[in-house]
Amino acid sequence: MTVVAAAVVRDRAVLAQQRAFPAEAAGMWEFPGGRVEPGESDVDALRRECLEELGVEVAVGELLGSVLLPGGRELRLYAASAAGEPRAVEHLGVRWLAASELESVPWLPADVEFFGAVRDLLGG
Ligand SMILES: Nc1nc2c([nH]c(=O)n2[C@H]2C[C@H](O)[C@@H](COP(=O)(O)OP(=O)(O)OP(=O)(O)O)O2)c(=O)[nH]1
Repeated sequence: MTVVAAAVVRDRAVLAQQRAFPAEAAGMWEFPGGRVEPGESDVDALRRECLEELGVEVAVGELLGSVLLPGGRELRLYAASAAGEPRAVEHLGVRWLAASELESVPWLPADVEFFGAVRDLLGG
């Protein structure tokens, strides 16, 4: 099973969202995204999840990397851009983080593996 996530970039900052649930992940930050449903492409799944979570359409770009999650699921991160102003629909909040601010919030542990690729995407 695959989980896809989007590094939504604007003005040299990436969008992070703060989880509301489950309890063990509440308050932690992540990239928008979720499970790829049967019959969906990664891009379809990301567009659906971003619309549900952020209320905006996204354009999905290159694959930035992938990591294995506990339990054997693969998490794939794609570059993306948003067509409007993202808002927290089902999360506690959203923030735009510059490269130097990435480590200022507590991320889901697997996401830290992507920091190098995200810094490159943000230009430092
Ligand atoms: N969306 C998202 N999930 C992540 C990230 N990092 C990370 O470890 N995960 C994990 C947390 C979850 O175990 C899984 C996907 O969770 P999710 O809650 O977004 O997925 P979902 O809504 O489609 O499905 P569900 O598993 O909650 O029913 O991937 C990330 O940056 N974004």
